[in-house]
Amino acid sequence: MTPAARSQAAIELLDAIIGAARTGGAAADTVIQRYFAARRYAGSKDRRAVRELVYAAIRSSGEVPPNGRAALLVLADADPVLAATFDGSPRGPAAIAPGEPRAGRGVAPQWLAQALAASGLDAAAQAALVERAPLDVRINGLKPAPDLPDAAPIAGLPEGRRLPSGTVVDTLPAFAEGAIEVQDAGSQMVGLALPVELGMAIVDLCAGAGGKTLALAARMGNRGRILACDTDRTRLSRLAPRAQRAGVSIVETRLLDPGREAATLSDWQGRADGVLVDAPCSGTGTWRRNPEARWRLTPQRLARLVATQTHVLDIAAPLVRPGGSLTYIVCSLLDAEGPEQVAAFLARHPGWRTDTPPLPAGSPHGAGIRLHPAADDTDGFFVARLIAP
Ligand SMILES: C[S@@+](CC[C@H](N)C(=O)[O-])C[C@H]1O[C@@H](n2cnc3c(N)ncnc32)[C@H](O)[C@@H]1O
Repeated sequence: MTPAARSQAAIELLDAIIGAARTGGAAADTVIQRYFAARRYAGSKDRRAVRELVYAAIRSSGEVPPNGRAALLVLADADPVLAATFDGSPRGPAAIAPGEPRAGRGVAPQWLAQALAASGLDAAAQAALVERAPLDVRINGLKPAPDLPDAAPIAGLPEGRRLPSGTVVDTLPAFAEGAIEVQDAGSQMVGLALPVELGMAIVDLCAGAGGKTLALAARMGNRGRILACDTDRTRLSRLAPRAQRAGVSIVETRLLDPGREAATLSDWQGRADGVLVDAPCSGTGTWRRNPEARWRLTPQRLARLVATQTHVLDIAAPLVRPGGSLTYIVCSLLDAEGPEQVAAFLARHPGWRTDTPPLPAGSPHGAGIRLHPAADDTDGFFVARLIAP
């Protein structure tokens, strides 16, 4: 592909990604994969270059851009080499006309930038939310130590390793052997807030495909019981094969029916030593990996997520045995989903208290701990540990 053709491809992709964000369609990564699956003539260098252009444009626009061309023009304004590719050639974008509209620069839509500021994140901390993310893996202590010569250690996380960006993890022998899992350092750290011992009975209420479930099982030395639940059949179905690859045999999965979760969990009432609620959230802490997610969030969607978090917390509480713990995690930095959610839980559940888990990073925030890219070089998370009366 010529440089001009790459720019045209980036514009087409940005148009598709903007459309998907407006209509709740596929994620940017999926849109890009599908685009190139239909254009086999594009080589790996072309794909990489176009992908980088697309993501740079997504990162630079806080509000949803009017169209892909307006988004790419923002980059072209700061890059004469890119601007020169708007050359009107047959496969390239039309020449730049005077006064053409540009997408707005910024970190997030205005309402969200205000909510993040009200949650204590200044401009620099907000800007770090859309920087490129590192590639972290967790070493699975249930398998022989893998050989990862290019990996760097991560402070405070003996099982964490940072790989060179661009490493294709699922082609590494260590991955096939189940010795590593891709997991952001922050995600590994907040999982440590749930106290576990060998032989405990744990419920992972929002287990998804089991990223944190597998880490818990490894910390438990694969001894005890973990009940991994979710309402999403597709996500939960990915857990069993992952557990098998990781050598984890203590996990039982249970699909929950939304609205009927408590009935399906009646056999676990008051019996869990620990419950993990890795709640569905707005994901403001993971924009480094999904920067177009900030174009999808609306105040209405945020309100629905907050209501779901409240609901899931109230399902979790009765599962915990007296003196047991409930660990609440969100990968969001909005106070409505973190400290305010925990304060409301404590008001609804007299006798419960919080304690502060010792984590290798993060700072106290409300009744919990917050990690974020600017301060901790991790994705953004809020975690709180609640103790049952
Ligand atoms: C942040 S994700 C979990 C990620 C997972 N723990 C991990 O580490 O990979 C939140 C999950 O909550 C699930 N969920 C949503 N509503 C739920 C409910 N009422 N009960 C249980 N899980 C629910 C979603 O399907 C989603 O998989």
